[in-house]
Amino acid sequence: MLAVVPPPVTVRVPSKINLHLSVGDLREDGFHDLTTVFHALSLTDEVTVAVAEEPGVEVYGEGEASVPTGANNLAWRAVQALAAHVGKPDPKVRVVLRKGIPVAGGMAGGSADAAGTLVALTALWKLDLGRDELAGIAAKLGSDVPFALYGGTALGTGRGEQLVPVLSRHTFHWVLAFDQRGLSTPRVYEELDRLREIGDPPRVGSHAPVVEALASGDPRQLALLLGNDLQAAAVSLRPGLRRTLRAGVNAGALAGTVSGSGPTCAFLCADAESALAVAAELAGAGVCRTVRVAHGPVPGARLTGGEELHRPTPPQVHA
Ligand SMILES: C[C@](O)(CO)[C@H](O)COP(=O)(O)OP(=O)(O)OC[C@H]1O[C@@H](n2ccc(N)nc2=O)[C@H](O)[C@@H]1O
Ligand SMILES: Nc1ncnc2c1ncn2[C@@H]1O[C@H](COP(=O)(O)OP(=O)(O)OP(=O)(O)O)[C@@H](O)[C@H]1O
Repeated sequence: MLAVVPPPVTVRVPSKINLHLSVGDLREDGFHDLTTVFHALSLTDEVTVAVAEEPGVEVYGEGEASVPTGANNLAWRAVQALAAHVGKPDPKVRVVLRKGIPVAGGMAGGSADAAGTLVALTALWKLDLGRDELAGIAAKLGSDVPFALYGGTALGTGRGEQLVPVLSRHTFHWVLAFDQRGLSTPRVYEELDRLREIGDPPRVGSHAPVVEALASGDPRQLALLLGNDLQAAAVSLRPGLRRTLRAGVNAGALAGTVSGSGPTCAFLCADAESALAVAAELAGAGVCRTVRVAHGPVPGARLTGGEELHRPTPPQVHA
């Protein structure tokens, strides 16, 4: 009898920015305790998984040359982790990544691919896995991976993997400035530790006002509250970011912040029209490699076809 080969499955998965990122002390396990407000943006990667005789990863699009295609690719690590979890040795799948998210840009591109792969394989293999189970596997792959599963806006604690949804009623409009080269996340955390040893880099306050601004939906209120403890470290390693941040505000953005560990800068704009105008002006300012507009919040990893049944159930929203 001929085996029926299931059709390929494609998942779209968002990038993230951190509206607020408070970094605590270095822990014994090498991670820092965080309190952060994650926000999923419409700048996405697409992940397609298919049964294949020759397993592996192919990468196309933004930054493709700097993404490993072997065992180090985070999407491939997700294949291995899910296969081990459900007892499928030697998984025969091919993963195709179409990248829109900048590589090593502080927007969790690799994490997005890992989350997208988990959701796509759950559908391809017709697995009956609950959200918590998938999020548990995601957390082992990286601190940002669970958020890419859920998307929306969420408060992250622990090393960023413990999530509670945050109410965000409105769509916010953003301009993103990609830098010439990426920054290594562990290197930026190390730089923050170094700066804290020799001085007192600025620390963001409580996240509570950010949560209130999100509920109000007023971008002007939110703009006053954007903050990232890693910004000083990213700027210390890449001083040109100061110019980029200034140029975005000069172009008419309400405020700008380094996204996560950088070097991508995210600029909050008053509305969609203003975002387009800011993007056009920033693109001409010669301070960055590429400019994109995006909006948020958007949902987490989801199937692009009709296979929604296998999507993990989002957690309850607490107002
Ligand atoms: C900067 C952020 O994007 C903000 O959301 C994340 O904290 C980074 O998350 P990520 O890229 O998924 O990071 P992981 O793959 O979990 O960890 C990579 C490295 O970053 C550092 N790291 C990461 C998360 C954290 N809470 N503390 C850390 O110090 C550690 O050196 C770790 O070895
Ligand atoms: N699928 C993938 N996509 C992009 N980079 C990957 C992938 N798999 C492994 N990598 C490696 O991981 C490094 C970090 O890539 P990534 O794009 O996830 O960084 P990032 O967006 O700054 O991460 P974060 O915001 O979560 O800290 C890259 O330099 C690349 O070598």
